[in-house]
Amino acid sequence: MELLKIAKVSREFGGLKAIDDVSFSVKKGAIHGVIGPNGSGKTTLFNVVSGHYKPTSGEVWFENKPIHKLPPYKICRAGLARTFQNLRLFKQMTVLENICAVLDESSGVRILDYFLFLNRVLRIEKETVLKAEKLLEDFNLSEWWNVQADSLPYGVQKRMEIARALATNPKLLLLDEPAAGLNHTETDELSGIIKHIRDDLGITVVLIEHDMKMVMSICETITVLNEGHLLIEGTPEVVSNDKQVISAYLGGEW
Ligand SMILES: Nc1ncnc2c1ncn2[C@@H]1O[C@H](COP(=O)(O)OP(=O)(O)OP(=O)(O)O)[C@@H](O)[C@H]1O
Repeated sequence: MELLKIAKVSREFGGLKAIDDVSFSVKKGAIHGVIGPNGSGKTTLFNVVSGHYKPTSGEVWFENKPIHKLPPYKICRAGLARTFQNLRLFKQMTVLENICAVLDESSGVRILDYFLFLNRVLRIEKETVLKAEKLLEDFNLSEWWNVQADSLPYGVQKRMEIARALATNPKLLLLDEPAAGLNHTETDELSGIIKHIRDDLGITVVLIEHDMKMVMSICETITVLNEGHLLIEGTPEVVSNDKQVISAYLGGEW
């Protein structure tokens, strides 16, 4: 089943077509890669899907509903979460506070509820702490729970950003270059985390990544962008043997 559909999407900045008439779908339950040279439009595409940019033309559908006119918070509520190329954490908050802030936001509890529905609020707060503890455990963050985000090692910050995105309870997770800046061991660990998110939590994953070894090993389908256009889409085997992809992007690097 198709979870996300990108239909003839273009996005221009002034005269520059950052993405040009791109169409593809992401199947429910997939780990789907998006690759391409620098400046090929990958992050712009994510920004359009998550509502941070409106498409100049074209449509984005999520669970058979159009989302391209919705603001980011509504798209997030619909079940689509993302991480950013440059980490966006609540730097002065601890790991637990970062996670709880998002859980609180998605719980729907408002100040007035404390006066009107205290028992319900207390139950939700208890559930929030349990959910946060589970996320910390799942993402190997328990030992860091009380450490301020900007004091964490970089690899742990990246893990926390993913855990925080999952706190919104998404059906689809967009990861923008999750392996950037990680060493080999951390990248292997990240591959395991992404598989866990899909296999055990049932969340579909789309990732932009330059680490070809990782992309080729965990994605079932890969979409290749070049200069804003969709160059080819297929299995890792098809993509890695495609002459156009090799000359536009892969070269002899892997
Ligand atoms: N807000 C913006 N204003 C103007 N131009 C932009 C904006 N965002 C992206 N672009 C341009 O759109 C093109 C595609 O950029 P984008 O960041 O989407 O590429 P990318 O494939 O994600 O690159 P990278 O792999 O380096 O992250 C680039 O030429 C970029 O300069």
